[in-house]
Amino acid sequence: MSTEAAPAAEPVVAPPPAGWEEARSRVYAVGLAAALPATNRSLAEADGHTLVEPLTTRTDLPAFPTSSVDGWAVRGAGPWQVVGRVLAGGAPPPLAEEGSTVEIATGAMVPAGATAILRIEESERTADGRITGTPRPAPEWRLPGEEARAGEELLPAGTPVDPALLGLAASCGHDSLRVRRPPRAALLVFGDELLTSGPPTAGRVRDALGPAVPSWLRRYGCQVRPADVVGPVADTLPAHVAALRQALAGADLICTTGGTMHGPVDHLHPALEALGADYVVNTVAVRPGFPMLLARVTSDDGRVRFVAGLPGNPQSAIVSLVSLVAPLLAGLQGRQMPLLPQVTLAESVPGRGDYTHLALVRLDRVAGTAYPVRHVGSAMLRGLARADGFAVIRPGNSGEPGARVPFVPLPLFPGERAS
Ligand SMILES: Nc1nc2c(c(=O)[nH]1)N[C@H]1C(S)=C(S)[C@@H](COP(=O)(O)OP(=O)(O)OC[C@H]3O[C@@H](n4cnc5c(N)ncnc54)[C@H](O)[C@@H]3O)O[C@H]1N2
Ligand code: MOO
Repeated sequence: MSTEAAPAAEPVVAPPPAGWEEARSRVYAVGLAAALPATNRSLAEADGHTLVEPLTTRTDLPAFPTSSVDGWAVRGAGPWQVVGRVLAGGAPPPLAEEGSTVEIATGAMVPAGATAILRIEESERTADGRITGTPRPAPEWRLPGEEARAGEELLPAGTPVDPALLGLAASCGHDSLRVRRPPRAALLVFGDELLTSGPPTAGRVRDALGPAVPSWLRRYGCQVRPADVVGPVADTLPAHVAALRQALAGADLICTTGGTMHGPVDHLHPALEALGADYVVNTVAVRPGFPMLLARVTSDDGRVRFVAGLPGNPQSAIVSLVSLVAPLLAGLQGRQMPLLPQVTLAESVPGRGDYTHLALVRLDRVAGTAYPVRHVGSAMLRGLARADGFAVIRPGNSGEPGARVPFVPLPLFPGERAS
């Protein structure tokens, strides 16, 4: 595509590229302004969604005085006369008499009037069947509201719904949550030179992005159905426009690969123009991945969808995902802008002049450092397959050993870089 000779191509006058951090903030803000609508989901369906309102507890937590041991709930001084038993789930009558006790199970409600709980293994029975022993000085039950007071805010709006949140929501009485759904994404792969099976041959390469990008998007929490992965789309403008129109019908975000430049068969920009799209970002001062773009398509009913143009060089496409698509998705879901942790460089990493350099690094989790990996050309994927993410070397800087620099993680599942 853009690598072919284009002697007759018109000179392209492009605005200066956005700075990398500026591009990220702009994309996030635009995504947040177009945040997906709120909906209700049962707890069973809410994993991976995002809270639209704070999670509050519907009762005190715990809701009642709760025994934390198996034993005897006693009143006053012993020995104690056994007057009953309370299991978890029961609502016991008060312990009315001094010197009385009920057998109590872990998790059972402590009867009113109880002054202590004696652990079963620290109790004995007298010959006449009463209970003796010395309760521990520290209380053996949990007080109502100890964890949270009814109505208290536990987590803010914008929190991703994960298994810990689901458990907490259930424990404080919720059956459903008000959430934003995960974004729906589609992928269009451009490039007549691409093969979809078998080894690359003279002049033709395997499509590496069709198999990879949907899974990266899923790791960012997107829904991507197999039918929404389309390509290679023919290298003609009508085919590009038709494929984009079709994808726009069902997706919140369409990622395209290739064709971001202005070569003879690069049709992305003219196709966006044909769709009436406007650019949020058009080129970013970052290496690799410079020609990345994000465009917005607003339909007649006011609905906004996005097209992320990922450059064809495979590593550049992934740089574009972590640079633009990740903040966009955070905004669309009403989440926080992804904060970048810092890493300490174990080895030097060159800068890229006026451009931000996103350098593939592997984390040494024992030493707590990051070191550059090999095979990191923008057309290569070998380095990426060993890396945890990218060290960010700011414009005008180089990364010296020992320097603390921002780190953009790849959205890997736990265990995916365990060895
Ligand atoms: N005259 C210039 N040419 C190029 C420039 C430039 O500044 N001036 N920049 C280069 C950079 S940087 C990049 S990145 C690429 C981006 O080009 P496109 O987005 O238009 O991508 P293509 O031309 O379609 O492809 C580039 C390269 O990547 C291969 N490719 C494409 N899709 C896939 C895929 N799905 N799987 C594997 N490989 C893919 C394609 O065969 C090309 O080799 O432009 C440079 N050119
Ligand atoms: O920026 Mo290109 O993305 O260097 O390969």
